[in-house]
Amino acid sequence: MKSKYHPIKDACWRHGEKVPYLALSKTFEMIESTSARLKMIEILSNFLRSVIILSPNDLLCCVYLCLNKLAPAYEGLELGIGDTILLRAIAQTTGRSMDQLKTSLHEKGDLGLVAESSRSTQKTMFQPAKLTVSGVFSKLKDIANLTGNASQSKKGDKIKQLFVACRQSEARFIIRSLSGKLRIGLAELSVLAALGNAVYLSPPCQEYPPEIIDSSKGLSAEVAKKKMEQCGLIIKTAYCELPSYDAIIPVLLKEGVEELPNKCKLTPGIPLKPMLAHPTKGIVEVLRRFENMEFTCEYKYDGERAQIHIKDDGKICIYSRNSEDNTSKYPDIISRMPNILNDDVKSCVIDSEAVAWDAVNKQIQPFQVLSHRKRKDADIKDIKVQVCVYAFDLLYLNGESLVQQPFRRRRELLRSSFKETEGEFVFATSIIASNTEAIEEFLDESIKGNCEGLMVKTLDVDATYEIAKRSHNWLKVKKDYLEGVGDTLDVVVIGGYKGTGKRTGRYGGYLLAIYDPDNEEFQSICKIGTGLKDEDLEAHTKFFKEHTMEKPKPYYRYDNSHQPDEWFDAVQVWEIKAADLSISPAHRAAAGLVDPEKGISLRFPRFLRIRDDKKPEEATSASQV
Ligand SMILES: Nc1ncnc2c1ncn2[C@@H]1O[C@H](COP(=O)(O)OP(=O)(O)OP(=O)(O)O)[C@@H](O)[C@H]1O
Ligand SMILES: [Mg+2]
Ligand SMILES: [Mg+2]
Repeated sequence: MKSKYHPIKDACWRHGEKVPYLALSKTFEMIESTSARLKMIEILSNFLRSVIILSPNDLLCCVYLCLNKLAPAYEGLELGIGDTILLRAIAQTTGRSMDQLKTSLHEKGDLGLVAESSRSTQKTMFQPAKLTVSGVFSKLKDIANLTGNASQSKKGDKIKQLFVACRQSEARFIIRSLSGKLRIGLAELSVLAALGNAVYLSPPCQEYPPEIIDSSKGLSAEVAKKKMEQCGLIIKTAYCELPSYDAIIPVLLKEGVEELPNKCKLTPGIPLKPMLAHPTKGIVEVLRRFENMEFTCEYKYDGERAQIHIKDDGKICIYSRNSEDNTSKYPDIISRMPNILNDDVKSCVIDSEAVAWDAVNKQIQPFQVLSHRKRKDADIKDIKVQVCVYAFDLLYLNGESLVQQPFRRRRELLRSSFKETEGEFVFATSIIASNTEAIEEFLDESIKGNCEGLMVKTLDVDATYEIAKRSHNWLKVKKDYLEGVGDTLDVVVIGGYKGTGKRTGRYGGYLLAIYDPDNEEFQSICKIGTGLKDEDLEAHTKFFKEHTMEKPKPYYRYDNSHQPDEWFDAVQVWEIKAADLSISPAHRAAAGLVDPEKGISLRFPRFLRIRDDKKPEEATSASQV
């Protein structure tokens, strides 16, 4: 058919055909070469409109590939194939030597580009079948699903099959997808916005040929923009309650965007994105923000977020802050749940913090103790660190989502639906207070009780559960804020310095970075060295020895004066605390935001803990700093 619906020349396809992967890779190329977010959204939305009109069955895998995901987060299916395996596959299919490829990687700094340029010089005798989006997607899934002994070589074979069939820029994006990083600057929110635009402009569930190809025809740009945004918001809200494209896309296609709020609701068994809190400088700020509103202060427990789901069939699952499945980490919590429910509770979703508990002295233990628990497949008989669940919210009860209800109501239902048991399941300690003295006293008590400070929440006004948002309706007050620079930072370790003297043989210091999602890069923020305990140094050295790289990644920003002795892959997040921020000519954090050239650096950084529950891309962002 004539390319009326798709701007991507030489990658067109007909109604009912599978979407060629080339059409997607051309779209990626265009997105990669622009830095304007709105333009990216427009490019992607044009592509998605073609898919909706011509091949709606491929919409789901197109969306997944744009996000570089294979399945909802809680399924834990991820790619992230190491450079060496990818290089070897490229070498074997193109006949280039590993040394040549490594040199080329060093020049280009990107494995995708290396793969693409290696392809174009390569002649094959038989042209393999053209790649389709659905074909590539299912191969990627196969590769991610391979486990066990022989999996490395099987993975290599499958990668080679894909690679042989690549045309033009396809190799670039397939290799990047395999490595786990697409790096075209497309954030999930942009994908959701593009999907919103696309389903508004070219509504799904029409017969072919469609009657409406462009719903915005005849509307002013302003009205059209509003309508597109409305669609985007509906999709985003549905996605927050039910973060599964597997569930959302079919409804979009068969019933239209209007039906999403009715059909895609919070569902026990599928983790939703947790509500996050906003840091404050102290009680004065809390009182100012919540003037004339009734609010409650709760202890802020220092453990691990636990979203406890009970499904209709009685099955219990526990998810982390990150929507990862922690069910097998907490068999002890699972086994105690039946005794905690009141009779009328059939299904529910509880929001809580799991905290290490000292049963002898009947007190909360520090976070570090919790980190000694086995992270997966724990056996209830071997558990040494007891955990108490501090429940603070109820998001779903007996078939109904409560997220739109005010907190006062949710909390009432929480308290009337579950029974407390000391050391096992307890409601978060709270007060209703409105004057500084009372809150200060409560804050002191929380610290004495081994908590981190307070969470302050509105009860009636602006008191819905705001999914996945850093809401201003939950404020955190930590004791430390009153002293240091405010909240702790979560940073990524990108390099190490060899220790001297007593620290010979270990890394004595580390180069730390924050993450800038707009530019998709890690920006150095400080060095850390003093204050690390010997046992920490030992453990960090052991860990990072396994993650060294010959060269820094092309998306590390740092100054040569901080060149570490060894570069590390960005794999671990540390929570640190600093005494102060300063403008620095030699660090790159938030450069461009505060000063055109200079970045921000931290003074007197102190290591607090490893944050296993955060991915490197979830580190503190440039704008947060
Ligand atoms: N009473 C409570 N209400 C809500 N959250 C609580 C409560 N007690 C403890 N928490 C924990 O506090 C967390 C929010 O504050 P915290 O400073 O620990 O955030 P974080 O995980 O470091 O993330 P970030 O720094 O990105 O906000 C929640 O995610 C939850 O795990
Ligand atoms: Mg915490
Ligand atoms: Mg934090």
